[in-house]
Amino acid sequence: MGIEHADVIVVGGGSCGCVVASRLSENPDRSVLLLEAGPAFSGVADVPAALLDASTLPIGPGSEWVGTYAAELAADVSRTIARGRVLGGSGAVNGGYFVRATPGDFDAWPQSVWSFDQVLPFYIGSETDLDVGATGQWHGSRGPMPVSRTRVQDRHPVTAAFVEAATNAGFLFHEDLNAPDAAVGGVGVVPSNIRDGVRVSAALAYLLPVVGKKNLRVQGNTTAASLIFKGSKVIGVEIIADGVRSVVESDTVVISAGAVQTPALLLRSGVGPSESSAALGVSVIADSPGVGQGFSDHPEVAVPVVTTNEFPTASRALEAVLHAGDVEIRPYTRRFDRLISGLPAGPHVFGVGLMRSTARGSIALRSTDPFEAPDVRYRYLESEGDRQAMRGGVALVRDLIASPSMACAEVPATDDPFAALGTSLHLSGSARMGPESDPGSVLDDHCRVRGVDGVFVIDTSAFPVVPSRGPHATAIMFAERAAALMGGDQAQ
Ligand SMILES: Cc1cc2nc3c(=O)[nH]c(=O)nc-3n(C[C@H](O)[C@H](O)[C@H](O)COP(=O)(O)OP(=O)(O)OC[C@H]3O[C@@H](n4cnc5c(N)ncnc54)[C@H](O)[C@@H]3O)c2cc1C
Repeated sequence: MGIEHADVIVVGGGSCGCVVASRLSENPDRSVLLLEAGPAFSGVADVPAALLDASTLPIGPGSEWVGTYAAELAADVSRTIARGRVLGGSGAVNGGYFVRATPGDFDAWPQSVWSFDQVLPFYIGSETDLDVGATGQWHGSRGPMPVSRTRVQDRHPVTAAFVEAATNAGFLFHEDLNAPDAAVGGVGVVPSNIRDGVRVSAALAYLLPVVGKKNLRVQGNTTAASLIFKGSKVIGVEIIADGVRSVVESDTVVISAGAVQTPALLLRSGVGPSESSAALGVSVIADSPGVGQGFSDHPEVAVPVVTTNEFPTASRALEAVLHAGDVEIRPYTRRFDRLISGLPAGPHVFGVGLMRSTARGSIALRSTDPFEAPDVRYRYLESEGDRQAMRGGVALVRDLIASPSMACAEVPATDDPFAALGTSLHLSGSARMGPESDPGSVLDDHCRVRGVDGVFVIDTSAFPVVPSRGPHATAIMFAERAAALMGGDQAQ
């Protein structure tokens, strides 16, 4: 039936998909086809400058590197959300913050495979820490992802003042937010996947350096419409490229389409709640009630700040953060309209991210059209505990800014601390791993989709819950470990 065949098809060339395709293709006897909905590149030298410049995020209106969807963050709060739609995925357009999850975050993961002790070698193996390197107990010097921090003398004036204000207020200072002891909280310099001002995505670090290999093919501008099954066994993927539908055959499909599109692809393929399949007119392949259900993210409230100086423009968006209880305070170095081209002028803001939100969201399809955005609801700040934690974070920002160290900034008056509710874009857990006893879990501990044969999910959809730090470093570690579990030849 199909015109093409690959031993493994990876759907989605984002942060995880690039890692998985690269690692699985280390076995020369295995052919790997990576399908990416957005543009792909034939080598490192072809990646456009906008994707490389780590001092800006190329996600503004009209960006050719993102897909957008309307999402309901809370009752009466809707926002347009962007995700990367290009080789490298969201990691090709993101803020470059590359902080590991805390050891305690892994308590919620299947301990058989994903305890902190088992994942630590994969964090280490994925990175070259340019500051700490092999001399540090927790760091690597031979992995693909470069990790660096802003040096003290290069700190942006806002960062320098913020770090001083936080330490004067009694918070611990951490040189290395990626060391396990930083989990106790405090202020620290953000490790970033940035080298010499370049945002190094997984496409740049993992995939493009090996893209010439005979057994690895990367096909851009190609959307996976649905998986094709014989009984419960996957036998291929229906794809759309240049408006033309065709089929690629494979008995192993890894879905790495990101935490919005991965559940959407499963739902279109008949793997999901049976009532959803019935409503869409799709044959039920596996009744899996958790697909698209129970995702988590980090709500973020923007606290406007009046900065009194003209500041340097080429610095990173975020050089330091403060972890206080369940919130992360983000002293952005510049106004968002200066970080993201095309945005209307707005105030300089500091962010308050709620890193252990109890909100659980849902993703549902409006139709089987792969180009129609799904219905995404976050259900943020419904619990009083979450609202209290957020109010505490906003109050903390105001206190820090009022301190003498932060003479460069002041907080304008505002009545409603939640007026500027947003999201950190860290969506995770929309097709999560978990024990069979949990009816909401979709995957076993090896990322295999339960109820079908040959289908894996390897991206942040699979996380049991969003970690209490930004997910990108964990996404790369996760893809490394999951590829190794599938039989990649990763050298640790
Ligand atoms: C603007 C932005 C800023 C962020 N900043 C940070 C940060 O600074 N630090 C941090 O820790 N986290 C950050 N994040 C989150 C982090 O980047 C993501 O969690 C991570 O990149 C997700 O990786 P992924 O592989 O799960 O999905 P993605 O990287 O989103 O990859 C999914 C890929 O699949 C492709 N795809 C989707 N559907 C299909 C289909 N049907 N067929 C073929 N291909 C398909 C997409 O085009 C995309 O390339 C940010 C996210 C965004 C959007």
